[in-house]
Amino acid sequence: MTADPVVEVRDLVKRYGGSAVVDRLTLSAVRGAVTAVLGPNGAGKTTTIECCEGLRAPDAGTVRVLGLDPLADAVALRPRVGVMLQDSGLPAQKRAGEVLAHVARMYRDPWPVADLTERLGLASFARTTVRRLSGGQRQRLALACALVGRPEVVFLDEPSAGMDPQSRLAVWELVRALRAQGTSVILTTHLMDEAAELADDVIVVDHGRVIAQGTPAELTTTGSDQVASLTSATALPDGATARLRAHLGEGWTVDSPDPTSLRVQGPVDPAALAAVLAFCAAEDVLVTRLDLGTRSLEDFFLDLTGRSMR
Ligand SMILES: Nc1ncnc2c1ncn2[C@@H]1O[C@H](COP(=O)(O)OP(=O)(O)OP(=O)(O)O)[C@@H](O)[C@H]1O
Repeated sequence: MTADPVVEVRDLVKRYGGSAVVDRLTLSAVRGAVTAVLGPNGAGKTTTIECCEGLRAPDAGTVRVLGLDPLADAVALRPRVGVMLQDSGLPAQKRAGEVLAHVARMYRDPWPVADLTERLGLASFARTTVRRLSGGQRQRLALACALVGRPEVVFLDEPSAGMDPQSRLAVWELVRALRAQGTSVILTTHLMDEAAELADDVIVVDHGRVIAQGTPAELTTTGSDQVASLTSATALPDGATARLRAHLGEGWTVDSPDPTSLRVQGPVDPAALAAVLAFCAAEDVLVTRLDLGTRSLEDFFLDLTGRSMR
C-alpha cells in the first residue's frame, strides 16, 4: 500500500451470476500521480473503476477515494471527483458547447470553458448536437466535462479510444498538465504506449485480480536483460525458435511473435549477438533487420497475460 493513497481498494469482490469478475482485488493509487490500469478484455478494470466512482456496489471488500466511501459519501465526493465513462452518457439532443457550458455552471470555480475548448479542439463542433458527433469528438467532449469542475482525482476509462493521432496527443498533453497541477489521474487503457508515456505507476489486472504493479521502468527492466528483435527475409524454418533456445541455453528467452520474426531476450552482448547471427546463418536465415532495446511495456504485458484473445 502507498503512503498517501488517493484511491485504496482492499479485497474487492464483485460477482455477476455467481462468478466473481473482480476477485479480492487490492490496489492503491498515489495522490498526484498518473496511475494506468491495464488488462485484457473482461479482466475487471471497468468494474473496479466503477466501484471507485460509486456507480457499482461491491459485494465484499472496501473502496476509499480521497479517504471516503464512494457510495456512502457520494455527495461529498461528487465535486472532488471527475469521471469519464466509456459510454459517455451525454445528452444526445443538446449541442456540444451547451453541454460543456451547462456542466461548468454546476461548479463554483470551473476550469475556463474557453481554455478547455482550445486544449481539446472542441470549437469546430461546439454547435453540433451530441448524437451527431463522431466517436472521437464525443470522447473529447466527455473528457472536457469530466475535467471542467477541476476535480482532485479524475477517472478516465480508455480516454483516447477511437481518437485520431492529433486528438490523442492533445489528450496526453492535458493529462500531463493535470499531473503538473497536482491532480490525481487513474486511467484504463489498452494502449501500451499511452501507459508508458503517461503513467507514473502501472497496475495490471487479469481475471479480477492485480497481477503486477510498478513504474513502467520497473516493469520493463528485468536485471540487465535486453531484447534483440530479428526480422528474416522469409518465414523461419520449422523448429528454429526451439533450436535457438537450446543453442543459447539458460538465462535466455526466445520466441517468435510472427513467422518472420525472432525475439531474443537475455544478457545481450557482442558475443551473444554474434552467436545469434551465426545461428541464423547456419539455418539459412537472411536477417534483414536487427533491433536492440529493452523490453517494451507491451512485451511485459503479453508475457504476463499471454497471447491468446479473451
Ligand atoms: N452488468 C453486468 N452484468 C453481467 N456481467 C457483467 C456486467 N458488467 C460486466 N460484466 C462482466 O464482467 C467482466 C469484467 O468486465 P469489465 O467491463 O470490468 O472488464 P474490463 O477489464 O473493463 O474489459 P474491457 O477491456 O473489455 O473494457 C466481463 O466478463 C463482463 O462481461
